[in-house]
Amino acid sequence: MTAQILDGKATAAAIKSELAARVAALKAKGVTPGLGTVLVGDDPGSRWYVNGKHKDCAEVGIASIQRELPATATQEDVENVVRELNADPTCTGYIVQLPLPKGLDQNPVLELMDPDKDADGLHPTSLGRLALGIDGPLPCTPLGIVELLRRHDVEINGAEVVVVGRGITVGRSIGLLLTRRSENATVTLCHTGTRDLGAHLRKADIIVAAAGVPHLVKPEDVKPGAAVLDVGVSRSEGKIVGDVHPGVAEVAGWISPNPGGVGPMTRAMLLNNIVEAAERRAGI
Ligand SMILES: Nc1nc2c(c(=O)[nH]1)N[C@@H](CN(C=O)c1ccc(C(=O)N[C@@H](CCC(=O)O)C(=O)O)cc1)CN2
Repeated sequence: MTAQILDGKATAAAIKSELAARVAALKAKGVTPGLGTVLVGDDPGSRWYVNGKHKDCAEVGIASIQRELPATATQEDVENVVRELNADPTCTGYIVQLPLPKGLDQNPVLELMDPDKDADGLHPTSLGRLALGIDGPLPCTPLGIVELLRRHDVEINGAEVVVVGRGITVGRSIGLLLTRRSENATVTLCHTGTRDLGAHLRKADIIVAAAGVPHLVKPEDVKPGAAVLDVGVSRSEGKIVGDVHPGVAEVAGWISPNPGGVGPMTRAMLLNNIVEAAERRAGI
């Protein structure tokens, strides 16, 4: 292994201790931030992620509001829980864990959320604000990736970034984030319709692999010294297999482990969004 590690676990731990201090300052002013989660169905991965979010809240002093619905829940059942959380004054912000079970349509659910309570930055208003360059909550995984690169001094300004995957939680929005003036990168978004993925990857200074295709990014497709972020999650015999082939660590300059890279940063950025929302409302 020659690549340096983009250590998401250690970086997230540092961010959480910074956030704990900000939560303590809010509480001293009589404000207790609260995160709500909506979990629909019995997917074990989604349950693990939601439980992790509440464990993180407890660590930094954020209150937890948990709403669960069975896999048989209707669109209306889910939308009613969203209405409840919109009206709940103890809930600073909340997330609807994605994906929703088959048969439920996530877009009307996201649209129904109060944009001021959107902790995931996935409401159309939040994505619109991001496109327009207006302050607001940002999607947690893209934000986590930018923070991970910044805290490891990986140059983003002027970098050629290739993103693989066009899902809502990562691929669609990270380009908007990285092309803001403050980040100033050039971004290419590749997907299943991309004709020659390798040709794009070989030009990249930074690769964000979020396709969910095991070992899609091969060592021969990585420019020596590039930073490679592995966001993909596939499972084989109970173990996570990322989108990045293990041999990439011999070529890349920086690599995020998976697990232990972008995942913990996603969780830390959710807490960050809640603390920022509470601070905004408290006029801090
Ligand atoms: N409403 C949302 N749904 C989903 C999001 C999201 O940001 N908002 N992202 C993913 C799931 N996710 C958070 O919800 C998430 C994924 C992974 C991790 C994480 O810490 N993973 C660990 C490994 C865990 C394991 O062993 O399975 C790691 O990478 O070290 C946290 C959060 C889709 N849905």
